[in-house]
Amino acid sequence: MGYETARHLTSLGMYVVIAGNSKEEGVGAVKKIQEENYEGKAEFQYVDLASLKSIRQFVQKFKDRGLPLHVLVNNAGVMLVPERKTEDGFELHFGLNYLGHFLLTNLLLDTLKKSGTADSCARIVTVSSATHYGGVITMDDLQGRLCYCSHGAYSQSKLALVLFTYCLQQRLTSGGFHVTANAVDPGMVNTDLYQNLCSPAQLAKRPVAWLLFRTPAEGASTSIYAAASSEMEGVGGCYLYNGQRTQSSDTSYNEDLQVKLWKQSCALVGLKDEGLRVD
Ligand SMILES: NC(=O)c1ccc[n+]([C@@H]2O[C@H](COP(=O)([O-])OP(=O)(O)OC[C@H]3O[C@@H](n4cnc5c(N)ncnc54)[C@H](O)[C@@H]3O)[C@@H](O)[C@H]2O)c1
Repeated sequence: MGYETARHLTSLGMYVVIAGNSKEEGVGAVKKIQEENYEGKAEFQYVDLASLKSIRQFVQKFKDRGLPLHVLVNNAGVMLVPERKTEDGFELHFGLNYLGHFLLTNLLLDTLKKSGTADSCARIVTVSSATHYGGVITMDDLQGRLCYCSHGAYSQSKLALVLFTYCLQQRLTSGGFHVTANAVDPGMVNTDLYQNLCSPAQLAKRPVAWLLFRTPAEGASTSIYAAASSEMEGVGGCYLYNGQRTQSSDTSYNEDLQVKLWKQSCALVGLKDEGLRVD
């Protein structure tokens, strides 16, 4: 879906930085996009979202170029990975899917704030999932140390992204910044995300996916809508599914939990909670 999102945004004339941890895939994606001769351009930059150091290096390199940033799409993700840790010692789903994007977004916020205007807000689009409806945030065991289950870890990371999006929008609004934050649910999409299903489930999935799952281009359409449509100008704090504002889980609206998770996330990634200073 990341490729389809980048391709579409380039076709709309944007300059797209594809950031990922596979140079081969990233450079291949850029090559395919350039062959289309779109109005916009694409380039690849390395970032490993499972490494706080790599995220900081990526952001520093980006900022050194003095480029504006009008759209940030938090799309990367892994699913159903057997228990594993990031290099910083976080459970992989929580560390990569959630904390990686939490840090990336916070480090890029000042650039987004400078790039948005009253007529054209900068936009943060975060890819969540319907699995967030079953997600549980266990504040005193965010890393699943007491009881690890890959389904639970994935759905927790996707719920955390929705809580983060709402908290972020609330802060952006109260600070008067021209930046919006929305979460999107792409539906069931036939992608490599399912590579960690066990073999019988892989076999069962194939015909079902072929018949019922969306294509990556269809799946990317809600991210693209949030990132570029005129209807979404100035609109934030939404959970979008099928291109429409949809109710997310009851837990995701718990403001007390949003704030607790935000503070705990700052502590885990080594950020002072000052990302939204008015300066
Ligand atoms: N496929 C679905 O049915 C579905 C449903 C709901 C939500 N999603 C979400 O959509 C998003 C895109 O997933 P997809 O379905 O296209 O799967 P995918 O496996 O094709 O894409 C995942 C992307 O994440 C990148 N990535 C993985 N680890 C990374 C790391 N350490 N650093 C940087 N990048 C990394 C990969 O390079 C890849 O481009 C994910 O956030 C996923 O959770 C997918």
